[in-house]
Amino acid sequence: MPKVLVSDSIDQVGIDILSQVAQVDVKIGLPPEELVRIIPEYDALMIRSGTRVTQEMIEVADNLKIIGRAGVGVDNVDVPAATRKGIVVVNSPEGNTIAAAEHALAMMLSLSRYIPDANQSAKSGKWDRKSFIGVEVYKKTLGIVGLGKIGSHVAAAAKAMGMRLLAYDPFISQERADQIGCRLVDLDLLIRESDYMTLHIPKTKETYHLFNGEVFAKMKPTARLINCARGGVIDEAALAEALRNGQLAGAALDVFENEPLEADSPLRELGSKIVLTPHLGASTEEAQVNVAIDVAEQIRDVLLGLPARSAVNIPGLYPDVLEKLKPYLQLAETLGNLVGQLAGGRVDFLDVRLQGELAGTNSQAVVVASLKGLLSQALRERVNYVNASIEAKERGIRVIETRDASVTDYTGSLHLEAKGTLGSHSVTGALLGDQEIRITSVDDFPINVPPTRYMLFTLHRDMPGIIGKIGSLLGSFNVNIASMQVGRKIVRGEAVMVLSLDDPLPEGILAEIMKVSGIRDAYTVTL
Ligand SMILES: NC(=O)C1=CN([C@@H]2O[C@H](COP(=O)(O)OP(=O)(O)OC[C@H]3O[C@@H](n4cnc5c(N)ncnc54)[C@H](O)[C@@H]3O)[C@@H](O)[C@H]2O)C=CC1
Ligand SMILES: O=C(O)C(=O)COP(=O)(O)O
Repeated sequence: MPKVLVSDSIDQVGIDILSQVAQVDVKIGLPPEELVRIIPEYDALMIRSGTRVTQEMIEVADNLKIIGRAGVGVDNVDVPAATRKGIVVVNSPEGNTIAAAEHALAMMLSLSRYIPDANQSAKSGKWDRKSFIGVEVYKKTLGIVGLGKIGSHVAAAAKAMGMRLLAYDPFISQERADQIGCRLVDLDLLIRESDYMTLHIPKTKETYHLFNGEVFAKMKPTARLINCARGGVIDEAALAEALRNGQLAGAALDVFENEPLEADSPLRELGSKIVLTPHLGASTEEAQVNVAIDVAEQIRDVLLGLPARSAVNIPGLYPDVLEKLKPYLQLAETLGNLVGQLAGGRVDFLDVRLQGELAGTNSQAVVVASLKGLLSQALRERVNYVNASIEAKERGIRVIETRDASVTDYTGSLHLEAKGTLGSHSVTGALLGDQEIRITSVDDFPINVPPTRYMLFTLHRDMPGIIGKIGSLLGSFNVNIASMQVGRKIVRGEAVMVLSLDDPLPEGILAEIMKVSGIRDAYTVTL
């Protein structure tokens, strides 16, 4: 039974789903070195923001197939390292959208009406109605940085409260911003004009310390900043300084560059100018159920050999696409494997030509499957849909995709040509009755054979007696021939012979085959 490690607090509903197919170990708060020590035992890892999945951990995670992030942000996972290792990383892109958006709105209102301080004062026995005169958000300008799922929901609610909306998001169209009712502006204008700014961007190289001392200096002294997205997007030391100097009026932060926030962080010393929560954006009962189900189901599916629906490191390969293309992907893998073995040596170039009805489908999936097949001899089970492209790139394999809808010999067919250090070879294949794979050409010689585990391909001169000689030679090595076919373009010209064998070819037989008069080349293939 596969083993799943759950290293952050996850709703029980997720554990129950995982337990249907795996042994689930819940171990929360493990130190990094302990995680590195135990991770090799596990097939899957389920986390939230509390676990850092480092390169060191991934490198030793030899059984790990999937990392499931029960939430949105995967900045605590070394995704490139996971991709190289062939580990699929999934998240729950929408499970906590509402929770995070509502938290940002709650922070905005808390900050405006001094709710946390007033609450503390009232609970301490005081009845102070003078110290907590707040401000209204009505008719104020809210600048939304990142108009994605959470930013859009914040926009809708803020609009209903009568706020004017500005948004900065270089990846969103004006049309989309219009639909939401936001004026799309550049960051500088947003910073200068907003009374409130709320951040809903991921932490990336581009967004690291996007809000820094220079930016705070441009803000209105009455401005208030809310961050329920990611720590690190704000330079915290510069923010503390700007709040002390009155460059802006207040800040409400749910997320921090280092979590837990350091006990001596200057952010803790800013009184009623700041509201702090310990990364609670996703902490609602509803969101925790949503993300637990969403991610546990994906882990279960991947452990059962099914595709994941929200993989962050298999771009473009959506489950419905994979499902529909499955027979073609099997064809692509088989042909990739075959052409890789015919080419031998190092392959530098692969031409993937999608023909007939295949020309109108998702070529990315077919290319990835072809590469997986091509690399399977070198990398064995280490290559999969997650890392095939990156492995090919790292090996310097140039890939070209072409489409030719006019080829109609079969409903859809795939032609692969590989060029490498030992020359160039091509294969074509198609599906018979939508499921059965047929190899329909080798090096442009027409054939029609199903792939089998052990095969022998020869390139020879089409002349009497040659087939018989190969047959007796194989017989003398006790190799049984299951089927044989010859493909030729002209009579007594060059030809290809394809033999399906019941047994693997013993060592040394290729050299004997090459000695047969008329044989130019011979290749053994194991599929
Ligand atoms: N505090 C919490 O507990 C939670 C925090 N989050 C965080 O909230 C953030 C947003 O989440 P979603 O809205 O679900 O993601 P999303 O992917 O739907 O939206 C992010 C938006 O940011 C935009 N963006 C990317 N780079 C940008 C840049 N350099 N400048 C401006 N905009 C940029 C993207 O175009 C996109 O529209 C994520 O960082 C996520 O990790 C999410 C859930 C809970
Ligand atoms: O989903 C996200 O990006 C979050 O930040 C939520 O984090 P959490 O799962 O509560 O540790």
